Parts: sequence; C-alpha cells; structure tokens
Amino acid sequence: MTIGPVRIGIVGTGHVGPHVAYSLMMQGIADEVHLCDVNDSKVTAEAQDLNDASVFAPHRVRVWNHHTDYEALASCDVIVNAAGHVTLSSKDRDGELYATARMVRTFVGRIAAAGFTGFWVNVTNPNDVVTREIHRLSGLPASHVMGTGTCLDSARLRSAIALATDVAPESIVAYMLGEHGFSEIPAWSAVSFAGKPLAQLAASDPDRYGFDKAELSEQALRGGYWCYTGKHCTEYAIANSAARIVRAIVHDEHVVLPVCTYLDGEYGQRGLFISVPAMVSAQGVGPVTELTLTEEEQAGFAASCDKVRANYAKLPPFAVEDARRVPVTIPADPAHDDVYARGGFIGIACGPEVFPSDPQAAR
Ligand SMILES: NC(=O)c1ccc[n+]([C@@H]2O[C@H](COP(=O)([O-])OP(=O)(O)OC[C@H]3O[C@@H](n4cnc5c(N)ncnc54)[C@H](O)[C@@H]3O)[C@@H](O)[C@H]2O)c1
Repeated sequence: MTIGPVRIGIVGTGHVGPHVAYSLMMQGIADEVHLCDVNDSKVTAEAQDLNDASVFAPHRVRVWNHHTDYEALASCDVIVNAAGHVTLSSKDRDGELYATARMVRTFVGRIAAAGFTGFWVNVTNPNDVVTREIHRLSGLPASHVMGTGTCLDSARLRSAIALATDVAPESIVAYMLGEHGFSEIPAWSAVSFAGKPLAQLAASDPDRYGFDKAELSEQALRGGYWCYTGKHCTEYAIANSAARIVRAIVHDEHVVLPVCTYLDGEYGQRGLFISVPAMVSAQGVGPVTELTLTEEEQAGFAASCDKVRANYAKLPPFAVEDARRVPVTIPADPAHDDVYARGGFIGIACGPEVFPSDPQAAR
C-alpha cells in the first residue's frame, strides 16, 4: 500500500495565495503546494520563500512553482483560486467582477481538460459570482466547488462577539449569511454560546451578553474594508478561512462551516451560489444546514440572493465549451471603468490577440 501526499494547488500568489500556502504548511494540512501565477517574478519569489519556511513546518512540505503551466495542478486534491486584482475591489468587491470572471476563464477549463477531478475552493471576489463561474467552467458537480464566502465574515462576527463578551470564539456559534459583500446579513436568531441561545443569555446576564448587535454586525460587515484602508489587502483571516475549508475536505471532517455553496431549494432559493452553513467533507460541500430564521432575516437573505443574481446578469452569456478553449471578451462596465477591469493587464497570460496588453488598445 502507498499513502499519497495531500496536494494543494493555488492559483494567484498576490497577497492571499501565499498566505493560504503558509497556513496550509504550518498547520500540517498540505504535503505539497503547487503554485501558479501570471506574475513570474512574484510566484518565483513566493515559492522560494515558502520552501525556505517549510524547514520549520510540522512535517515535510514541498512547494512547486508552475508559473502558468496550469495543467500541472490537475493531480491536486484541492485547488484554491486566489487570482485577482484586489485594488479593483477598493470600494466594493464588485469592482473585480469583470476582471476575475475573465481570469478564471483563462485557467479553469485548462485544468479541467487536463483531468482535474478534485475540489475548488474559491477565494477571489466577487466570491459568489466567481464560484459559480468556476463551477460552470470546471464541469464538476456543485458539491466539488465552493467559495470561502462568509466563512471569513462569520469569523469576523465571532471575533467581535468574543471581544464584547470575553467568551472564547470556539464557544460561539454565529453566522453571516448571503453574499460575501455588503448585502450579507448576521443571523442573530441563530447565535448561541455552547448551545445556549444568545436571547436567553442576554435576558439572564445583560452585562455580558446585552451588547450592541448593530455595532458588532457592522464590524463583521466592514472589517475587511477597515483592514484594506490600512494595508490595501486582507491576508491572515482569509488565508485561515480557506485553510479551514481545505482541512475539512482533506481530513473528511463532516464539519458544518459557512461557505458559498449551490442552493437548490434550500431557504426557498434555487440556482445560485451563496453562503449558508453547510457540511464539508471529503465528498465536498453539502448538505446545507437550514437555520430557522426570523422573517426579517429571511427577507434580508432573499435580498442578498437577488443582489448576487443581479451580478450574474451583468456578465455576458458565454458558451462553456468555447470559454474553455478561448477566453471570452467581456465588455467595459461603466460603473467600474478601468482598464484593469477589462482585463488588459492579463494580456501576457492569454495572448495579445485575445486581450490586448496595451491599455489604449483595450478601450
Ligand atoms: N473572499 C474573501 O474573503 C477575500 C479576502 C481577501 C481577498 N479576496 C480576494 O482574493 C483575490 C486575491 O487577493 P490578493 O489581495 O491576493 O490580490 P492581488 O491583486 O494582490 O493578487 C492577485 C494575484 O493574482 C494573479 N493573477 C491574475 N490573473 C491571473 C491568472 N489568470 N492566472 C494566475 N494568476 C493570476 C496576479 O498576478 C496577482 O499576483 C482578490 O480577488 C481579492 O478580492 C477575497
């Protein structure tokens, strides 16, 4: 009998991708990390630094740099997508809509054609839209494609509650639901501390549990942008959110996590990827755990689903088979009229005949 290594691929080695690799390495989740990026010097530097750091990992880890040889990721168990252009999301995550929807069309189909049958964990924004694009291009069942979604926002909520109550986050169950974006909602009715509902605790011990829910909701909703203001990215919490999901897959945990997953009638919603608590295991994501929400929460969640559907509608339709072979051209978005949002900067990756690398030519 041979025991195979746990192989994790990462596409995109800007801020987030290398932090995901580092988390996977230092938490002993991955045996091999395979990196791809169109920025050759960045991915080369990250592979070098990570391999050097692997000396201090709890077990042997090897890091490979495949540049844009995406097919090399086909034998991975899980691939994390962190390809993006984060400055386009400086005001809202929809700023990357056109750029990142286009990016995934440059590599997901190629990896699929090379025989990938594992799992995709998407970090890239707008998370719910890009997760759906990866699903369409990969040809994999919906259970094999998930996004980090509100895993990070739920961590932000738990962190805020933990600081307000002085209770450890592990003892707190709390979820942000819906879009990984400004339309998401906190499911306050489902918050519990070691199994006891928040509402009961707030009544019996208001000094500890009678905190300002609106203020903590705001921290979960805006925390990413507070980080972004200071350092023009977020890294640690998102990397650990992605690593948590990867760990649940490779260790067959059957743990319920808030992740971006396909809804097929749950919560009265069908045909979209959006975040709700769902089981994650070596079979992928599902089933979804349906919370009993208040009417107000249900309405907020439905509005968030509508927001994600509106984003789907902004992308031009495309034939999956064609998109696998030749990346499609996406028209300019007047609301985010930026050469980067039109993909001009990834001309190097796709060939100038498809995406002009000259910003003027892209107009
Ligand atoms: N889901 C979340 O909670 C969350 C949190 C933080 C960041 N993000 C998102 O993750 C993505 C990455 O963030 P970042 O800060 O690392 O961004 P970044 O701009 O620093 O890095 C993105 C990297 O992707 C690479 N890239 C672009 N096109 C590519 C392609 N076709 N193939 C391979 N690589 C490609 C770029 O060269 C760059 O190195 C962004 O979309 C960002 O908005 C999501």
